[in-house]
Amino acid sequence: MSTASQPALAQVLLASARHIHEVLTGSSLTDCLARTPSTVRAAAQAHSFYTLRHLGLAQELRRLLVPRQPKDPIADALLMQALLLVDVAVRFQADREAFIDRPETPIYSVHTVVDQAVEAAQSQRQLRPFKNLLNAVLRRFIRERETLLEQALKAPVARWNHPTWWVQRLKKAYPSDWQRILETAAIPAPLTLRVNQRRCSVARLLALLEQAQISAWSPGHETVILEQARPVQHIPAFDLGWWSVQDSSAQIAGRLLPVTDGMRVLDACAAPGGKTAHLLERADIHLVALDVDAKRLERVSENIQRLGLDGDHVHLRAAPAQDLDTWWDGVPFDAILADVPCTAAGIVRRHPDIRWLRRESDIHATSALQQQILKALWGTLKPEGHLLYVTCSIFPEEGQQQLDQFLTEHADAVLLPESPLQVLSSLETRDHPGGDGFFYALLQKSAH
Ligand SMILES: C[S@@+](CC[C@H](N)C(=O)[O-])C[C@H]1O[C@@H](n2cnc3c(N)ncnc32)[C@H](O)[C@@H]1O
Repeated sequence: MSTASQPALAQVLLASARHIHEVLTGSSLTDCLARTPSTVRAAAQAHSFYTLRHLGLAQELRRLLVPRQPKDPIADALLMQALLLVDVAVRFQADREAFIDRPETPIYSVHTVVDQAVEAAQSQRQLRPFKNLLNAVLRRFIRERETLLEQALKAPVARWNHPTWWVQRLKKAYPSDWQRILETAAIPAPLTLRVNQRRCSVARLLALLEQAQISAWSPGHETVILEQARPVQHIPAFDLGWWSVQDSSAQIAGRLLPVTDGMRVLDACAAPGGKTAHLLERADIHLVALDVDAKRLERVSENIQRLGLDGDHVHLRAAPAQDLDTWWDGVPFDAILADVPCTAAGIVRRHPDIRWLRRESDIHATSALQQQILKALWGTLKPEGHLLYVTCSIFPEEGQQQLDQFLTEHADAVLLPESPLQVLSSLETRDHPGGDGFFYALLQKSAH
């Protein structure tokens, strides 16, 4: 039964099945959610996150149970999602305590899942022909669950819930860490904030959160981590610009690039402006914020306005960073942040759709673009100036290999020892911020 605030599970299953189908055909989950009616959006998001984190297992189970994939892709996605929910329901019955710290897991009774999945199929004309199949397959899964799981988990895609090519690449790049990396990817990331030090302090924000009965802690710097994620509008002082949402590893950028008052700084791939704002919070700089995507650049403008960081000292430009003729006035920069486009393989905890959206060939395409951007930007940097090269990837082609090639080709580039280089995604504890996977190289141009 649905209420004004709680839609019926059948509707949620349908909305989420559409998301899964759309992600598998190339749409980002963020875009799918923007098209989802607000009445089901939050619940469907939770289901889609869970399903995408376990999609490899769902695909393999469906393949074992129904070797001929259902012709309708929404029916297929509905079935895969229901298989995962039945599995959760059975595990929950057996061991409730195992789910105490897993508020993100959608838990229903087995009966409810089967009933509502069938109801979802019944509610749509094109899905009705699959109603009986859905019912029969789910019931067979309940009967043979253990054997089917054992069989399915032999496939790497099901065991690790990433495409097989992805698993193989990580094995090769990180022979002793690849399992931990993939295990971390399965655990939802917390909501992490960066305090806007121009408006607030960490202590003040923590006190405000405590008053609002929101559990949070700071692992240091300007970082505050919430025990439980929640919509930003439900966290105090968002409109006052006291804080921004930003992963702890992403917060390294604003601290690492040396910027001081009066410097001329370029943020070459700025949108939506998380790191732009951090730089502006740290010093009174003259900043050019560039991004190829004019629409995304509007988000930079909104963000810096909310944080009270806008003004004549910030210039937004929509242009491709590598085409200097289209945007550069010839005046060199003291510091450059090059947070270049990448596969985003390091942020799969926050964006479980990324692993299913990427193709192996994307690594080659993005690394070629990164190289072009980096080379072009180097020419706009003053002697003795700093350039911070950043990607949110863990594929070496976008990080260490890119850096090695750049250093080979640029005798005037020096890698500074404070560069963290490859940061792997890690879990947060009270004294460790954890965070996403990033690559950071801080370069300085020699004086002559
Ligand atoms: C990793 S995101 C940047 C995130 C941003 N620095 C932040 O912290 O919020 C990469 C950005 O590069 C932009 N981009 C892609 N190709 C570009 C190009 N050739 N020149 C400039 N920007 C580009 C994308 O539109 C995207 O906004």
